[in-house]
Amino acid sequence: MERIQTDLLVIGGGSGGLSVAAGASQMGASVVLLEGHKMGGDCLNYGCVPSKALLSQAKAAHAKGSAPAKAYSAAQDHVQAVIDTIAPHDSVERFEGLGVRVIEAYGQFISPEIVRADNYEIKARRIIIATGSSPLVPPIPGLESVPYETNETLFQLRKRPDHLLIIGGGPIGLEMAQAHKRLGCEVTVIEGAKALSKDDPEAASVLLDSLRKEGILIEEDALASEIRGTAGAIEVEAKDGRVFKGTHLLVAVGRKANIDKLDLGAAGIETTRTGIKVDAGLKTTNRRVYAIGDVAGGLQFTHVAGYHAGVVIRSALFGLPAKASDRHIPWSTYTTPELAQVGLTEAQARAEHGGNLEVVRFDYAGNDRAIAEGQTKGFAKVMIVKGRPVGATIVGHQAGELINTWALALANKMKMGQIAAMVAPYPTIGEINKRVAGAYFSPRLFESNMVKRVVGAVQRWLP
Ligand SMILES: Cc1cc2nc3c(=O)[nH]c(=O)nc-3n(C[C@H](O)[C@H](O)[C@H](O)COP(=O)(O)OP(=O)(O)OC[C@H]3O[C@@H](n4cnc5c(N)ncnc54)[C@H](O)[C@@H]3O)c2cc1C
Ligand SMILES: NC(=O)c1ccc[n+]([C@@H]2O[C@H](COP(=O)([O-])OP(=O)(O)OC[C@H]3O[C@@H](n4cnc5c(N)ncnc54)[C@H](O)[C@@H]3O)[C@@H](O)[C@H]2O)c1
Repeated sequence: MERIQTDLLVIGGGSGGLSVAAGASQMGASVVLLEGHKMGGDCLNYGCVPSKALLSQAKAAHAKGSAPAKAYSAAQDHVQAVIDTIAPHDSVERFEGLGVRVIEAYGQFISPEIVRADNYEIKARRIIIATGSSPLVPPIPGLESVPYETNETLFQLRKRPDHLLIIGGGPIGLEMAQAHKRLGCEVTVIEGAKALSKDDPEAASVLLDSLRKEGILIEEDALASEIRGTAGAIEVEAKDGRVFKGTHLLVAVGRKANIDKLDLGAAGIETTRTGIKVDAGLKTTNRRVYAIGDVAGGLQFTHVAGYHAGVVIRSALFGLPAKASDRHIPWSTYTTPELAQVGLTEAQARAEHGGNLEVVRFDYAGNDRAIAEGQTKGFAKVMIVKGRPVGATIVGHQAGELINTWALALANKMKMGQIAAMVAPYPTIGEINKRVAGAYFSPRLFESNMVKRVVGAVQRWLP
């Protein structure tokens, strides 16, 4: 048994853990990183990267018209090639080069400040838990005896499924539904409540209409409650008796925090229903230990794990006060069209701000570039309180790119006037953001009797 003493111990080498380890090490802290499975975590190996790589292949196939069966295996090969290209950036070698001591083993607490991994006992001044999440596999009767995929196995398929059944109409379910449909599979999405229920319903319906027009069957209020069949002939029965038949099954009904291997009890760390219990500064109930990213049980995105990393570096390395907030965190679903959100949705903003809320919008159909590119479906709407945006929703072409402007505005508590002051190049899709700001000021300028009186008076006096 080797005993190691370090400033910082990071448990988990995914999006959050790697950001902390790289940052802390380069700022002079001694850092030990534990990774029990694959460096890069879910995002690189089973999540963001493979899903976006498959979507890009599907988009290309869709543009060509139809996809032959061999396009599917080629698309999955491309997915692997993309992972392989990015992997060196997250590799043991790169992190050791940055001065991090990487131990490729799972960590387990044996006391409030000591973690065991393989033949090592690591005592650290501060410990960061960044162990991520895994696909939730619910106890639906029959599921245990039927072959099924999750995001951890889907990208290994090479033979194209004839008909993919997907349980869950969240971002994983819908991104994978469109990717598979465009690569030539039949696809049925079985959603127990409403699809994309975390997003603005008006924007979600624009996306759902598009997906349905492409031929994806999306069945809502269809809680999967029994599963039967064998490989190639699978049936999912919903609670109301509807039966859906397909050849393959993908389970995408949310995530569960990776805490089983940690023995959190040995360190006095409490959990909640969704993950590890943390305070606003991401500290657990053990004051030396932080939890970040998916395992902290809040918003589950790579950029959130990265943001959390910055918050704990500030606190653990510099001893400065630091709090994490969700109020300026954006997200995007990378279907075509894309659906993006930052801050409050319209319903949330109305509940929180009532009569002080103003909602302004602009449709893609009014944007010249969108017309030129035949991408006129969608809209942007911005929720504004006392001249400052508190949320933005965009559905349409490149919505995930357009939301960046509003993410900047919310992070810096900017005023609508600052957005309106921006000159956007013509013709760009990004002009939509400026036009939304214009929609906020237009009635104030063009429908104001006061403005008309001032202009009238000035014109009379001007030489
Ligand atoms: C299909 C899919 C698509 C996604 N697409 C996007 C997207 O487009 N954009 C986006 O922002 N987010 C996306 N996400 C979410 C994103 O992948 C996660 O939010 C992100 O990976 C979380 O980072 P993390 O560091 O918390 O955990 P992870 O990246 O999962 O890393 C945790 C690591 O800890 C390791 N580990 C676990 N237990 C231990 C232990 N006891 N000891 C040592 N190591 C341990 C694991 O092996 C893993 O490598 C997607 C997720 C999925 C599933
Ligand atoms: N583009 C992105 O950023 C992106 C993409 C994919 C995933 N992610 C992350 O991964 C997380 C997990 O995604 P997800 O889609 O698995 O989860 P989710 O929780 O967003 O959606 C799961 C859906 O499954 C439904 N469901 C649950 N049990 C069911 C049952 N028995 N029958 C039918 N439907 C059922 C739920 O009603 C819900 O709509 C997301 O919240 C997000 O944080 C992000």
